[in-house]
Amino acid sequence: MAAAHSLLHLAAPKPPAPASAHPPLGAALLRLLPARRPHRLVASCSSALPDLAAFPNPNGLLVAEPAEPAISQVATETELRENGPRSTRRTKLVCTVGPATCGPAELEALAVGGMNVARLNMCHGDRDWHRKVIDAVRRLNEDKGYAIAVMMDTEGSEIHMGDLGGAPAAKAEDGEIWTFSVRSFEAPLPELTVHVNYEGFAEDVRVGDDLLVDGGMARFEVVEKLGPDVKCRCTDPGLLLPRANLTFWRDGSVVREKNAMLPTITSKDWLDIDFGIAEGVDFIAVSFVKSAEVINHLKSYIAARSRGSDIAVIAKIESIDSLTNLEEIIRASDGAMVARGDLGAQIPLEQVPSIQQKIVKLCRQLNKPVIVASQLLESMIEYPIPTRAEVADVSEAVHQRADALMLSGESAMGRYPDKALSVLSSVSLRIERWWREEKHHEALELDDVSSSFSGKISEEICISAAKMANKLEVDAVFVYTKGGHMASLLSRCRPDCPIFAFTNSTSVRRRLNLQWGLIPFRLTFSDDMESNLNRTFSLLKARGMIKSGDLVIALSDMLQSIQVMNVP
Ligand SMILES: Nc1ncnc2c1ncn2[C@@H]1O[C@H](COP(=O)(O)OP(=O)(O)O)[C@@H](O)[C@H]1O
Ligand SMILES: C=C(OP(=O)(O)O)C(=O)O
Ligand SMILES: [K+]
Ligand SMILES: [Mg+2]
Repeated sequence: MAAAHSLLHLAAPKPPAPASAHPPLGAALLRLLPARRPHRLVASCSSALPDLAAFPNPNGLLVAEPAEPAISQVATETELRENGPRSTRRTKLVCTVGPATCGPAELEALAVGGMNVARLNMCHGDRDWHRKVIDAVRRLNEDKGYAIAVMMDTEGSEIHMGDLGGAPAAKAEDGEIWTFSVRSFEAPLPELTVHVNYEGFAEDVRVGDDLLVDGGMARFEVVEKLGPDVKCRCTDPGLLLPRANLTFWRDGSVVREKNAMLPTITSKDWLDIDFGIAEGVDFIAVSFVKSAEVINHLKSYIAARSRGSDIAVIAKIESIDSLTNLEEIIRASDGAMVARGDLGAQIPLEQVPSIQQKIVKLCRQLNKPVIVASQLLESMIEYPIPTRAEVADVSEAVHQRADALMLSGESAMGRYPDKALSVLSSVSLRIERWWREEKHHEALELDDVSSSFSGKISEEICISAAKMANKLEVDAVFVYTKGGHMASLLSRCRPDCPIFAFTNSTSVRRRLNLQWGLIPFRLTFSDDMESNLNRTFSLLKARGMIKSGDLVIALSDMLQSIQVMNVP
């Protein structure tokens, strides 16, 4: 299995890195050119399924356990098949699917490597392309028993450059005068000219503003405005990539003029959302959220259209306005993403780490899953190993106990998608094992989140169960939950053991797959709790995930009960 392999790999002494790896600043720009040309890259893939008898134990080490001689008659073959192979890693992994990973074999390799959620970025590709990926993920779930959720990420109305007339990139040199124009051009573009997608651009900018491409990969100063054309002098040379994001800065902050009035959800986004609802995606991530209203609006739209099948709405925190209205946005949403790519282009970079920490904490308090995204392993777009600094960044996000980590370009168009995923997985497992070894239980005081009395009971049951789990060092907590709420309340307490969550709904199961520590299974509940317990024990014993004698805690949201017992 990829995770265990790379765990060993990280622990073993490494041969010296090739001289070209992790080049200094200047070369870093050059390496972007081939790396960001999507179609050149082909991911390695493996269609091998992991050995069902070999699973990471709660400490994250791979242990080969003999398969049960005979699967107990209470866990049916169907349940085993539909619940597929599982891992006990607590931190969840989101992979952006792109040209490097869209084939069935490449997707299966990501599934084997531990992908919990597949993300589709609607900025790229057409709907047919996205539909094929969704179908392939669904087939993997049905045929192999995975519960991989699909997250659709909207394009939103960011300001970006055009597609450079089909060129893969353009180099801007120091002192050159470039024209940024709102006119549309027939290809080929005039020399030193780029198109800007936002019509108000030429009105909004002022002479003297700084224009940043991709948060600073190249920098220009506005020197002259001529109707639709804005003449800019290059002050930091760099590469311009197709559809690169643009921000303009005045007196040390990002300028928000009429561009602040751009809609969060554009007419193209609404069509994509209709597509997502029709395809039954599990999450919709909304780009450049500014207020809670847009989230409420989308949620009621989904409720009216999707007839029962619930789609969770994730707010991407990546603009200045989202920071001003952070708490009400998160309260309105079903989860949040720290979208550090655009966030780092809108606020000074040195503010990003503390804001990440604040968002992760707030989401935990409010019981909303949180994803830390962008550039976690950026160098792995081109190189087979990460930088030490990237490993430290991933460790920090795991240490903050974020629900999930996300790959973007690394999995969408990088050369080493599987290796990048395996680094996320092995670093997560290693940090998680470290807590257990050091008995670093979380001491975070949690405020009440439930408004109803019955909700408060569930909340208290989960807080007590998590405390008991840590104090008694139990091997696992079992939670039986219809809508998933009790499982998420338990996940919020971050108990230091695997949480096996059983639900009778396949879509709830997929949504729970984004949340910290939850290992969701589908089970047809019976009214008899004893029978539910026994069926799940034999299901997990057959998978080598628990064994006779293990100490476990079982919770149910139907009975609002808590039990401590040894596995028979
Ligand atoms: N569906 C897709 N089709 C083609 N290329 C894609 C797709 N999804 C992602 N990519 C590539 O992967 C890169 C990184 O993905 P992501 O971070 O999601 O997008 P962006 O860089 O536009 O914010 C993109 O810039 C693009 O080159
Ligand atoms: C995740 C992000 O959004 P996108 O990749 O869609 O720009 C980000 O900006 O960090
Ligand atoms: K997007
Ligand atoms: Mg973004």
